[in-house]
Amino acid sequence: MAWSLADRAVRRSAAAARRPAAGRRCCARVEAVYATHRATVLVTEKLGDAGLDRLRLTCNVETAYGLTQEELCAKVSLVDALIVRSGTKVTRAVFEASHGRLKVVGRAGVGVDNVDLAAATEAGCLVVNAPTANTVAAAEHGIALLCAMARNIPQADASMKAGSWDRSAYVGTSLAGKTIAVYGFGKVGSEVSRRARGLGLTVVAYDPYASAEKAAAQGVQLVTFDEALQVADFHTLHMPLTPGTKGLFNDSAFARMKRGARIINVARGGVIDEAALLRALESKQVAQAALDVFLEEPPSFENHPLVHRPDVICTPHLGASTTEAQEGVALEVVEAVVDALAGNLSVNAVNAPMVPAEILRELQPYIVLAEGLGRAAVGLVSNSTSSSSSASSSSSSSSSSSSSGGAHSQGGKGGFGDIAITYSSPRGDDLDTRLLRAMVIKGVLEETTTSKVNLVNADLLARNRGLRITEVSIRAGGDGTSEVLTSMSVALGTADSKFSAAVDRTNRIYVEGRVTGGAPFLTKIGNFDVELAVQGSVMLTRQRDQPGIVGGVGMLLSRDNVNISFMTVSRTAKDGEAIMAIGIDSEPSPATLEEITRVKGVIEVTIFKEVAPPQR
Ligand SMILES: NC(=O)c1ccc[n+]([C@@H]2O[C@H](COP(=O)([O-])OP(=O)(O)OC[C@H]3O[C@@H](n4cnc5c(N)ncnc54)[C@H](O)[C@@H]3O)[C@@H](O)[C@H]2O)c1
Ligand SMILES: O=C(O)[C@H](O)COP(=O)(O)O
Repeated sequence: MAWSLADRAVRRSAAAARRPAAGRRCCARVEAVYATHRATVLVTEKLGDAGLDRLRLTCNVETAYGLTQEELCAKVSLVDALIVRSGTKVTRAVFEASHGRLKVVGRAGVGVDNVDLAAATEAGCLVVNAPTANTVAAAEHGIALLCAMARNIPQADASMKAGSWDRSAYVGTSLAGKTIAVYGFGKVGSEVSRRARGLGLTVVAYDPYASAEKAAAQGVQLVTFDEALQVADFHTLHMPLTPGTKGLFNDSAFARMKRGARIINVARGGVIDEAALLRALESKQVAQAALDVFLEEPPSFENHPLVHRPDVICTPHLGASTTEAQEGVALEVVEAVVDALAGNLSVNAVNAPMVPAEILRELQPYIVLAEGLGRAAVGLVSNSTSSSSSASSSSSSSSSSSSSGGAHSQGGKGGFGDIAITYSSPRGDDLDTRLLRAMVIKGVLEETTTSKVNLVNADLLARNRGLRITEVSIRAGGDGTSEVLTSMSVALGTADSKFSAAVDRTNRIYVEGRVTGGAPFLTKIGNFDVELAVQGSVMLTRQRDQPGIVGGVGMLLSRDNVNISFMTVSRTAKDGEAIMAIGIDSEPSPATLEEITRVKGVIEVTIFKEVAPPQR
């Protein structure tokens, strides 16, 4: 049965947390039964010795590097677990070829882009990773590239090896007294910032989802995307590759940088539009680039336009490649794999179900609602790639938000540090909120970070990001047994929103929802009542409550071939303001969005993408 192993792991770890000491001894006996079967683990990429030694204590270990897909598929039905780095593609074909024997895939590193998570889940295979042990190595590599690029070290070294002693060709640029912009103030970004300050650089960071307090504690100021582009001499990228960050560094971003800026990428290749970088280097708008990651890895060496340029220095995805980091990730992933093979859920489980299947069935709509509210709230945070526009003629805004004007929102400074969750339930204080809270955290974090949230690690991950979670349970009417929640709300403290109507009177991004007829709905955004199924993409407009707007907006969407699945309008008071929610099957073009802001009466518009979590 799908999920059998993972389900067992969740049940056991939840049970272990509740069990008194005597009970835990009983659990140890159960695990001993598991241990009588010595699992076989296939390691397909070089793993630190400490990890391999630890693995050999309890498992049969086979190492086989550089396997083709066919070779991997041939071996996988003979193993219980597989350990990989980013070089092994664990595709659906691999899971199918395992015929159900493969129980765990361990990724010795952060990114799981090379593992087909949906196929793993369908095959009942747990995926675990090692999210923390290579952070410092990646940060050090970023700093190494910064210094090497500024002082032309690789070029000078190559020239000496070719027999020349050319001192004038490699005059560098100083770091001290300059400004560096860190994009993505997460685990790696904050370590880079710490080190950059030590080098005498002023550090600013752009991260709409980071805690401003956490940044300030490190002497780093959070700024808008535009400010970061404009003030910095060096730009260093540390955000995950998401639909929101894909191609973020494009022609427009490079054009807004200081002439002669320098850029470093140790995050993921797709964050930079490589063709745009080439144009920026050719025009000398960007003086130099240092790249550890590429759109395609390995890149095609024959004709890759960036790799051969003297103003670009490259490393083959070496961010995590230090002896210490590899020992660290090896131990981190092996602990998680061994734990998973013993039936336990580790904090590093990537695709673990948040709850066992039978409980999931009962709570399904409520947990979809909780995750959906988290995703909705974070989806309303202003970021540089927000599809949102404000009408320049806008005069009446009831909100105090700092939503940016113009067709291309530049994003706010970000910096939310508080998540306030309110549950209205017939169970009042007796409502066990752990699962719902974890689902909200999942909704907030998984869209924007490399973190994979499970029931065991949710609170820890939130704490590590500097998020304060407050919960209030209000007793609502009902018999206290059947209905779990009457309604629930999530508020993000002090975040800038891309849609000013989403900000409530206390300056928080506010969303509220409830389950009706077994389906989760968003019922309030900011101070406006809405009725939105928690699924699909929605275009939101705020407008004056006057005739002609529905027709005008609908006509522009139809001209752009955007199919409308539903439309609702809600207003605060007659002749006041209203919010219109339009279900859309595809996204309108930026030009259409811009035109919509010019429809008489429209104040602002935004796209609210895929609120619903993917199907589990
Ligand atoms: N080159 C390597 O070998 C190597 C090693 C480790 C990590 N990485 C990569 O480095 C990146 C950072 O890893 P991490 O562990 O610090 O992740 P993290 O999740 O701890 O931090 C990512 C940060 O990016 C921020 N972010 C998300 N969307 C953003 C946006 N649109 N604009 C600005 N900031 C945004 C998030 O809020 C978060 O603070 C990831 O892409 C990861 O895959 C590469
Ligand atoms: O995702 C990661 O952890 C890094 O990109 C490192 O990948 P690697 O383990 O293949 O070096």
